[in-house]
Amino acid sequence: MQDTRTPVTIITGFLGSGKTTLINHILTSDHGRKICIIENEFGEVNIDNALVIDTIEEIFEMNNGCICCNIRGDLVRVLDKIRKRKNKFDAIFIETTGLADPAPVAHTFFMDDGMKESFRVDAIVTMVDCKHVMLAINDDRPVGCLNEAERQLAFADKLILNKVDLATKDEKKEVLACIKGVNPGVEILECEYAKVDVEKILDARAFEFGKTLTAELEARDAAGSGSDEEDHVHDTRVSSVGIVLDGELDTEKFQEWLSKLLSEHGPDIFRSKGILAMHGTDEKLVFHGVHSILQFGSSAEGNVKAWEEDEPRVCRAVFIGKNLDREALDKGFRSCLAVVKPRSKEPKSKEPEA
Ligand SMILES: Nc1nc2c(ncn2[C@@H]2O[C@H](COP(=O)(O)OP(=O)(O)OP(=O)(O)O)[C@@H](O)[C@H]2O)c(=O)[nH]1
Repeated sequence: MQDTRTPVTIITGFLGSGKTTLINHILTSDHGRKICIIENEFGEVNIDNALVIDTIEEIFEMNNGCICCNIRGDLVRVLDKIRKRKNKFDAIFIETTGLADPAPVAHTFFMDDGMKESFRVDAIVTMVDCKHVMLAINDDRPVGCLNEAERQLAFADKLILNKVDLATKDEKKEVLACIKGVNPGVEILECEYAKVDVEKILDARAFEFGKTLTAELEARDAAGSGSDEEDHVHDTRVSSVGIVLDGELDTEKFQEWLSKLLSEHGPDIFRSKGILAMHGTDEKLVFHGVHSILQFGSSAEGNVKAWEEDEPRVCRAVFIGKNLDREALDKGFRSCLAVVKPRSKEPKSKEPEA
């Protein structure tokens, strides 16, 4: 009998590993399938929705929390909507946050008969940042906290070793040895900018139920509870600071502040990103920081939609990391606002002297 269930691919990977880059690569590839994307972003301010390429495919955003913890209910509601649609999708991709544990996300699809009849987990695809992943793997966690990066490696049915352009030979060797240790035998696709053969990811039929089930049951036993929130514990030192500022930034001041910030605090600021209005240009500026590596893009290069003519200029940025100093980040970002001189007013005509 033909399998009519919709295949679901869970895209996981630590902060900044290249998940959105992969989604954009898939959306712009010539695969002939009708794809739906479910986006879940970690951060007080949402940036990714603007960075996913605008195509006819449908995008559902889930931004009220982390998909592996407190918003699994939201995921079920989105899936329910999708299930009841007349126009079916050929494939669903879920982009989890960089701090998500993929196992509970996969298990959402085995919760009830309706789910099981409508969807089939096709694969957990893990993006790996070849340059930075070992920082996350080796990060000292308080006892009992998840090492998300390690779980993302362990549950991968397919693993995309991305950013090989940034890593040295030794760094790559260390990452490969680590992968071999936590997930021996997993298929590894090596690439830059997520440029993999999309056919190797679509309809891969690679999901292994047993691998994630055992891990989740172990986590539940350890937590001594059946509730979703208490199944696993994230490191509470890791948080996000979102900043939204009306107005435009001074390019020089901003670049100087951000470079200094990331060179001094790069180890603790895992990820930073933003979409900004810069004084003196009508283009939007996009910045991406992964630890201390910074990349810029702009609406002129098609990274994001340009400002509409009457759109108010707003700068949005998010910083994700360990022990973040909210006040200092806010003050520093604010100090980059461009000082716009008020237009000189027409001199008032003097009253004629009597
Ligand atoms: N040098 C280099 N940069 C890359 C590569 N792949 C992605 N990037 C850049 O890395 C940054 C982060 O990429 P994203 O695709 O946004 O990463 P992400 O995993 O979606 O990030 P989060 O959702 O914040 O966890 C962007 O500036 C990308 O252009 C690569 O292979 N090499």
